[in-house]
Amino acid sequence: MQTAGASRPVEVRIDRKVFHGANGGEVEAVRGLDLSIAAGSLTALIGPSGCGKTTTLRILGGLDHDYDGSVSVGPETRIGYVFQEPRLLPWRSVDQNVRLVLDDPDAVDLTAIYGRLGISDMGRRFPGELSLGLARRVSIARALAIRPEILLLDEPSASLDETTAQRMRALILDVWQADRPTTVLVTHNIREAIQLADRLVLLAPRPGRMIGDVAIDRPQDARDTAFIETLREDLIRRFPETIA
Ligand SMILES: Nc1ncnc2c1ncn2[C@@H]1O[C@H](COP(=O)(O)OP(=O)(O)OP(=O)(O)O)[C@@H](O)[C@H]1O
Repeated sequence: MQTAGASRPVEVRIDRKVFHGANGGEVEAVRGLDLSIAAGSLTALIGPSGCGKTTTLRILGGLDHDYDGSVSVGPETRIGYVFQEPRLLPWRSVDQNVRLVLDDPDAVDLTAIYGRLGISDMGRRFPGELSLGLARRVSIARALAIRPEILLLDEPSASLDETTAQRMRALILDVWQADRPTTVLVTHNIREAIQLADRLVLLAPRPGRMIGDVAIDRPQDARDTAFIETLREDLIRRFPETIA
């Protein structure tokens, strides 16, 4: 069995990423981003809509090669990608959806992953029967099934009610602490980022660029509401253009 967790940092340099519109116009989605992401860390990319978070994540995950720059992730690296939309095949059961990504679908014991995500009794259900929160958990299980060295999460709590979002955050922390994949979380929720991440990378739009890089030393289980609010207010003061 391959071991989980990563041993090398991820180096990502995006000198420039441009999208070309149908009418010949250009959108400079990311400019001059240069990051070294420590192995086993949990980094949050934060910023307002359009600042290039998803674009950066897609480049990191090898889903977009059309940019100027480089990413140090080799083709053999196991990357788990959790898209904002769960992207489950509606005609396959939950268990079949998760196993679809495996080279040898029947050989892998997913009991622990299903248990950790609270979906142990969902295997025979179909995506149409699931709430968005449950479908997201299934999509996280699919990302974990390959025992990823790198885990990329795009807005995992978006469109969830606050109770479900909070449960999702606890699950993400649990999943990260279990195997320590190098994790990058995209969010525009600053409280979520402070609650979960050990590093905040702040982006601003037009063009998408990095304007702040903040380490959080305090362990996640010691981050109470007062700590989160104090740091949030400090960040709003320091980076008013990216945190509303
Ligand atoms: N396929 C595309 N074609 C044209 N422009 C695009 C495309 N994808 C993204 N863009 C543009 O690139 C910029 C960055 O988009 P991106 O989706 O990375 O931002 P984001 O920070 O993830 O935003 P959101 O929080 O709304 O998802 C935006 O101006 C967006 O409109």
